[in-house]
Parts: sequence; C-alpha cells; structure tokens
Amino acid sequence: MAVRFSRLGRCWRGRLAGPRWLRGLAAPLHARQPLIPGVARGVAPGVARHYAGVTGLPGAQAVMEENLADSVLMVEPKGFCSNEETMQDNSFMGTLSEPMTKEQLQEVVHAEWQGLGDLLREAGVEVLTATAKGLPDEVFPNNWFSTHGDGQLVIYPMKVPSRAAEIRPDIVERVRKEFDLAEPIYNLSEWAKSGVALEGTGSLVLDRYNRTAYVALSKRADKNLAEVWAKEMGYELVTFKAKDRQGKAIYHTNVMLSVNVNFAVICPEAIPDPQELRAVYAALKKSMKVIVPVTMEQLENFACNCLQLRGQQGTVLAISEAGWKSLDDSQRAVLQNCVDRVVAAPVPMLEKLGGGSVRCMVAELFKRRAQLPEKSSQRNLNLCESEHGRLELVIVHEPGLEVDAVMPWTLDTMKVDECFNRVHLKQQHRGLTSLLKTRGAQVVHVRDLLTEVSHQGEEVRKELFESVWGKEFVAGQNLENLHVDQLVGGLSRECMQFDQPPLMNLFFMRDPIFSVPGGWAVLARPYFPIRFRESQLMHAVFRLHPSLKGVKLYDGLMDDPEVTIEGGDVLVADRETVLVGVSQRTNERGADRLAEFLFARTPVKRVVKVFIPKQRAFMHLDTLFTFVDRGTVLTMPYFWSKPEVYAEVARRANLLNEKMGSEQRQNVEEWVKEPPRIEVMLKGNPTPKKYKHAMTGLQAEGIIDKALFVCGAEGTFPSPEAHVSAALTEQWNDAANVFCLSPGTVVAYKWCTRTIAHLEDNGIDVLELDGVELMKGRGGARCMTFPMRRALSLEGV
Ligand SMILES: NC(=[NH2+])NCCC[C@H](N)C(=O)O
Repeated sequence: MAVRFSRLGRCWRGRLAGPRWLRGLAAPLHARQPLIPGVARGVAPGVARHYAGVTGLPGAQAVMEENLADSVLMVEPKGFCSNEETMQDNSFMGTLSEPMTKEQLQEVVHAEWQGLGDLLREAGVEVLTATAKGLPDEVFPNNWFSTHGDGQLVIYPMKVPSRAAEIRPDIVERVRKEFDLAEPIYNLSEWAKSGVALEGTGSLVLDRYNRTAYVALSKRADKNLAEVWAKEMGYELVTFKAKDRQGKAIYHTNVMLSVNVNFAVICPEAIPDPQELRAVYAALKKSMKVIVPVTMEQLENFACNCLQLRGQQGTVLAISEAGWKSLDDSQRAVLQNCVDRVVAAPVPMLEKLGGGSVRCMVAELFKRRAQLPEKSSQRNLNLCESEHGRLELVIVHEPGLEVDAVMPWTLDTMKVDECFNRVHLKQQHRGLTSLLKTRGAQVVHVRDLLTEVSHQGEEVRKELFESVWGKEFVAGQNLENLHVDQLVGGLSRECMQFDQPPLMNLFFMRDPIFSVPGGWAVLARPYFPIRFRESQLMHAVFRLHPSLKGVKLYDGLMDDPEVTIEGGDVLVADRETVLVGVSQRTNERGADRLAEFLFARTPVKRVVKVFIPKQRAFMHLDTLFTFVDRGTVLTMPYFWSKPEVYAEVARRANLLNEKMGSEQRQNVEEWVKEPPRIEVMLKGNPTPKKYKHAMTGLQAEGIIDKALFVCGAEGTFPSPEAHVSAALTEQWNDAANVFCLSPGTVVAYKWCTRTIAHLEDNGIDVLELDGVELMKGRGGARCMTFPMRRALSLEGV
C-alpha cells in the first residue's frame, strides 16, 4: 500500500502501512464475503489490541471511555470558503449574500472561530489550536480524526479530495504525544481511494460510555465501514437514514443528533422511517438520556450540532448562538438543567458558508485512561492484610439516583439522618476519590464494574439482574429496557413508586463485603434488610465480573438467618489477627461464624470480639475505633477506661433535656453496666481468653501500642466530661472513622478540626475531606471504601 506521508519519517510511515482494521478483523472475517466489494483484504502483521476496560482491571474486556472530553482541538479557518466539492451533498451550505473580499471573509470567520475558543476556555475547557494549510473546510477537524479514552486515535476516509488533504500528520503526532495515545494509529483513510467514506465524529455520533455509535447513512457514512469500525472499537451500531426538508440524505449525523452523557438533542422529523426512529429512541432511552426533540427548522439553525464538554466548573453545552436562539424556552430550560453552563457562540458566517457549526469545529481530545502496571495486574487483586498497608486498589460507589429516595418521610428506613443535595453529595464523593487517586491508589467504581459485567453479553446481563432482583421478577421484565444503574438506583415507575428498592447506602462500600487475610472477600449479612441487597449485588459482581471471578469469595454467612455482620465491624489488625465488633449491626453469632471460617480457610489465628454498646452513634466498631498507623488507633476518650464518664454525660444531658421540657433521654444504665470487654479466640482453642477491659486486653495481646483520641489527648480538657461531650459531637460526624492510606496517612472529614489537630500533633498526615453532605449519611472515609489490595507490611509476612 502506498505510503502517503513519507516525509514524516519512520514512525508515521510505519503506522500508516496498511488499513489497521485488517489486523484485528481479517482472521474472523476471512470466511465471509468481503465487506466492501472491490477492496482487497490482506493480513497485516498483527498488533494485539489492549483493552484497558473502564476499571483498568485485567481481563475486563469492555472498552470503556468517558463521554466527556475536557480538551478539544480547533483548527483555524485560514482558507475558509464555501467548498464547491462539499456543497454537492451538504444542503446546509449557502453563499454570500453580499460580495466580500477574501480578506474580509477571513477576518469575519477568524473572529468567529476565535470567539468560540475564548468562550470555551472561559468555561474551563482546554482548547488546543492548530494553524491551517489553507483548505476550505479545515475548520472542521472532527471529521478526519477521533481520539478515545482507551488510547485509540482513528483517522477517517474523507469523501472528497479537498477534505482528505486536511489530514495532518503533525497534528496527529502532537495529539498522540500530549494525550498519551497508543500506537499504532487506527488509520482508515485509505478507504477513500475506493470511494468509501466515514467522516469521523461527523458521521459517528458516539455515546462513548455506553459504547453506542449512531450513524445516519450517507455518501459520507458508509454502512459497511461503520460496521467494521464498530466491531474493531467495540461499539454497537445504530444506523438509519436521515433526510432534510427536501428529502435528501443529511450529510453528517451530527447535524441532526447530539448524544451526550445525560441528554440527547434529536430532530425526529429527520428520520422518516418510523421503525428506524423507534430504534434510535429505544437506544437513547436504554442509556437513560433526557431526550430533547427539535424541529426541522431548529435543525437548520444547527440546534443539534452541539456537544457537551467538561469544563473546570462543571459540564458545558457548546452550541452556536443561532442554534441556541432557535430553541424555545422549555427546550432551553431542559438543556440548562442537564449541564452546568451553556456556551452559545456566534458563528453565523462559518455556519452559512461551511454548512457546519460548533460541534463540527471542535475535535474532542481524550487522554488515555491509566492502566494497571503490568506487574500488579498479575498479582492477586484481593490482598488486604492490614488496616494500614499502602492502599493500591479500592472499590467505591459514587452515590447516584438512589439518593433521591431519601426524603423526610423515608429517613429512618434509609438509615440516614438528613436529606441530601445529590449534586453536592456527588462532588464531595469525587473529592474522596481524587484524594485516593492522588495518593496512587487505583479507584474502581461499582457502576463501572456493573457495566463491564453487563458488556459480556445478554446471558450474563440477565444473570446479573436475576441475582439481585430474582428470576421471577426479571422474567416479567423486558431486559432491553433495563439499565444496570437501576440495580442501584432502584426500579421505579413513578416518583417514589419502586418495584425494586434503591440501594441508598451502597456508597458505604465498607459494609456489604469486606476483605480478610489470605486473599478472601467475605460477603456480609447486613442487619437491616434495606442493606441486604447490597451484599447480593456485590455477590453478583464478584461472581460475574471477568477480573473478579478469580477472587476467592466466601458467601457462607449470607445464608445463615441467625447471623448479622457488616464490614464496618471487621478490622484486619494483621495477617493473623482480625477484630470483630459485636455491635448494633454484628451479632455474636456473626462474629463466631466468621471466626470459624477464618480459622478453617485463611492464615488468621486470632479473632478478637470487641463488645460495644448497641447504639446508632456507634453502629459499627469502625465508628469509634480505626487504625491510623501500624499499632496506633484513633478512638473515643475514656470510652474503654472510664465508661462512667459517659454515664455522667448522659445523666447531664438528660437533666438538660428535662429542664427544657423535652422527652429525649439517654440510657445512663447502659454505660455503667457494660464496660467494653473483649474475647480473644485462638485457632484450635475452644475456650476464648476474656479481658474485662478491652483496651488493656488489646494492648496485652500486642495488637495496639498507642491510642489517639477524638478531640485530643485525655487530660487536655477541663474535665473528662467536657472532653467526652465534645468528642461525642465530633464522633457523630465520623471523626473516628478515618481511612488509612498508608502507615501514618489518613483521610478525615475536614469538619472534625480538633481531632485532626490531635492527629497531626502526633505525626499523622491528615488528608482533609470536605464532606458536610457525605456526613449526613452517618459514615466517614473508612465506611465509604472497600480496600481490595494494600501493600504488604514489611514485617510479619
Ligand atoms: N462502616 C460504617 N460505619 N458504615 C456507616 C454506614 C452508614 C449507613 N447510613 C448505615 O446506617 O448503615
């Protein structure tokens, strides 16, 4: 095959040595008819595709990408004019109404181009620009290349020579380097020679996250080639015919359809075949988009030629001023609700002569998503043998629509104390994940795991739904209409009318499943039925996910109706020692059954039952006792040594309540009667060792050697009661529930200032999390994380 860009040197030449699709597809397709008659197929030297998957977990085959780019490339409009060649099938191109010199036109379009770039930058989008060669349509670079989060850069075949000439190796090289994209480049441009065109994201409107490509077939969007592309890139294809007012094929899909993260703008009138229209709508609905239908007239004003991007302060809708103005108030309101900001840029001359608008002017630039380093991908994914080893892999769930089921009348059921602002809640959760990432941990989202499970095919997808909702229920559903997000968000017909409940507390990932030494993940049997589903969901994820299938999974506790146990009560002190809180949520039988399993199947030799009061504020052991370093814990002052201080504070609170004429009462007796004690169970020894005072016992057993306290060291307040009262307040907002990222480094809520000061005074590095909204759920950083892999500590293993 001819080498087109020889002047560019070895690298480029090598990558363009043959249509790359042949490498991936030649083998399986050999037996079939050539896809495109007249084009010979050959086998080029194979380069294995590396699919990172969205989670980056090894073996996750679904190629996942983010939908939103935070960077775009714009090419200047030097040489811009109405292109005779493209005018043939672009019915949106016009001519100048008044004569203008070349220079005048240049000035006008340059200002429009510059204006769009400035507005996008102002909205926090990174805009890269490139100079032009001087071709008429160069300002529309999205047609000749696309970039993808899995590291792909694709070059497309253009229908007419003046546009094929736009392909710029220097741009490709620059983008590839800056965005860490993979080689070889997937180069389809040679197809143009056979008269086959597929013009980038003009022809392919991509729902990257859901891996669906929408294509209006035209001379610029060849069906066969689109199929080849989809197969190679791992997309599902939705093809249809789109017509303009005159009944002529619309040249590019992105003129009549825009598909974004949460919404789509579509001109239904442009799809005359009702069946095809239905299929497009079904695909959009399946991926939960808000659909904004527009009229043909609005389409002609380029209302569909828009794109959602990610700016620094939130998502941005980039659209032309004409497109935006053509919409009516209600359409605009819906769109404004879907994004954080609208950028409506005036580009009338570019629209008029170019027949394209804002979306065509920006080519999205996606950085390659991080992948697990080769070595760690071969190691056991689940290996968590301490509470403090450097965090390597952690599973979290970013709260989503399930939060909307929390309202004043469901608070108790949902086990939270306040109603949430979902947007703030999500933002704060992102704050947590970015802290984890900056400290080098790989963060995996349950939502992505679910997507990867379901991408394995219909059978697996069905099994996933059946495992959580039951076979019978799923049998009565049209699986096509279900989305994995509903497994967490709940299945509702109407607001607050759920056929399947929302898993409101899933973002407290600690509880439904937990890791124990020896590479085991153990499924919990949560105390409240509302949380039991979470364990079922994680059970399904671990059984069905291609990477997690291999993880040793113990589900024996789930079937014992006498057991309750949650991950918040299970602390792995070291490879041989596990602490289990016997609490409101975990009963003694739960602790005993876990011990049985640990002794029988794992390296654990010692299980310590820690008995704590059964109170909401102390629902799990980790609400009042967490490791901040090897052998160092953060806990409540006087809790273990002088419970009578708590009794006294309770008595005083009761008195105050009484004086105020309120009926609120604390149980004073509880504090005096049951000082926290521990029982140490040793492998092979049926009689546990009992310690009347938990803390003394833990020290005697060599499990902890230092304790730090919520709000400060004991003895630093005017009285123990003053300390306990302040500590109870910070602890209510999860001051004691810190999450250790590595020995001596923890994540804590910023709000808990006195505790943070004390930790820092004692040499602990505290990463502060802004989490006022997260706190309403009654859980802290440890509750929200399910660590799967931590570096092993140097000693003891
Ligand atoms: N490990 C923890 N402490 N988890 C806190 C869970 C909070 C949650 N709202 C519940 O009541 O279940």
